[in-house]
Amino acid sequence: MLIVADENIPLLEAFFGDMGQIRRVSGRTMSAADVRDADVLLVRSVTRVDKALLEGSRVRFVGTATIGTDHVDLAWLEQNGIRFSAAPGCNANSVAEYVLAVLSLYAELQVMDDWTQLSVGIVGAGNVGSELAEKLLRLGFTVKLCDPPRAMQEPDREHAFTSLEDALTCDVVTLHTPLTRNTAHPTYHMVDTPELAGLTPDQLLINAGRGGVISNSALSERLKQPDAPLVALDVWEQEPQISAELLSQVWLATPHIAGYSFEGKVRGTEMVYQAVCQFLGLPVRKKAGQFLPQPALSKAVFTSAADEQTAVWTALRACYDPRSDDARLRKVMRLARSGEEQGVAFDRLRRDYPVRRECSSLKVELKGSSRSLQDSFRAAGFRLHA
Ligand SMILES: NC(=O)C1=CN([C@@H]2O[C@H](COP(=O)(O)OP(=O)(O)OC[C@H]3O[C@@H](n4cnc5c(N)ncnc54)[C@H](O)[C@@H]3O)[C@@H](O)[C@H]2O)C=CC1
Ligand SMILES: O=C(O)C(=O)[C@H](O)COP(=O)(O)O
Repeated sequence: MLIVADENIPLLEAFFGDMGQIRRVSGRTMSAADVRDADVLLVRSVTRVDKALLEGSRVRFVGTATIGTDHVDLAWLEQNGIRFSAAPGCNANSVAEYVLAVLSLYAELQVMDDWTQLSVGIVGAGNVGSELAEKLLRLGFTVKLCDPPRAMQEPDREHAFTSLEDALTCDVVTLHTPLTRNTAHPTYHMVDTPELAGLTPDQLLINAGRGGVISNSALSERLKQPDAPLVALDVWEQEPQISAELLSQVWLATPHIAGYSFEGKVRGTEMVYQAVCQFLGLPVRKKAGQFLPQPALSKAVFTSAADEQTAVWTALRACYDPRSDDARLRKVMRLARSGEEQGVAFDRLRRDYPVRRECSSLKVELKGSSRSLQDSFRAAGFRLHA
């Protein structure tokens, strides 16, 4: 059996090495010639999987080690009897941790004594949005959820959801929807000139869903105005060739890595492995946990002198500080000499991404601390030392 796989899928050999031959190719440039003789195709989000790639090939199973599926022509696969599997929720916690870290930086910038005074509008309350909402509510934030498809599917919980218009009035608005065009509630350019016009300089807009959910040209125009909101973008239109102008305008810029915790990536591979096992009728013998290395930082100790908010922020940023990704992205974009080079640099940052561990990898010891501090650490996802 031949498995053709994106070379950026971690632990390919460990999970799939005993199933057949593995051919690793660049996901961005994968071509019909690369996959023609494959039985199984494993991709990430940068490969367009459609008729042009697969027609005439031997591929019978396609797996994507990602949450998003907008790069896959699901209808064409179904029409052609090709089994498909994604990895729903695999890196949801990673994205939620990215947002928490961004919130901590934003609250620090605003010189807030209590970051939980921020209201947060979460647009898209699926795996990512729900994970984030749970953490924020446990921490004491005010949260509004906007998810019209869920509001329709769950009429008895309709009051649990708010409109986009209302979500856009929160101090922080964070987008976690898929990119869709032909649905009852399409998200393509869901945030466009009118939505951006209503935002104020006291608000933060985060996009960690897909670039096209915000019109990037409208955003760039809005950011030229003196009363513009602050913006944190992890996802961009036209990745990897993102707008250099927009990059220079946003407050925090990262190269689509919100979901790039090591745990999230390995869970993505594990979920696709499980789906391939089921497809081939093989037993599931391997688990992601087997392959997680020791974290570089395994324990943090806070004494009773620790201020609650500073302690949680310190631990959060010890696990992940988005400012490093922001600095790296701005540097490579500055050094590149053309749009093409910038695209290559954007992809290279993602390919060579450092190992980033989730908060659960850090054991926190709190000496003489209050119950409320313990609750905050647990809410953020840390393990507490007994
Ligand atoms: N930046 C990154 O690294 C990552 C980005 N993503 C993106 O985040 C998206 C969401 O991920 P999950 O929560 O796991 O997906 P999910 O499928 O569990 O949830 C998506 C939610 O969005 C809702 N939704 C759909 N249309 C909407 C609309 N017009 N307005 C408001 N809500 C709407 C759906 O009803 C659903 O509840 C993915 O599709 C992917 O594109 C996912 C992982 C990592
Ligand atoms: O899971 C998703 O959906 C994501 O957005 C991934 O984090 C994207 O990672 P790549 O597939 O582009 O490596």
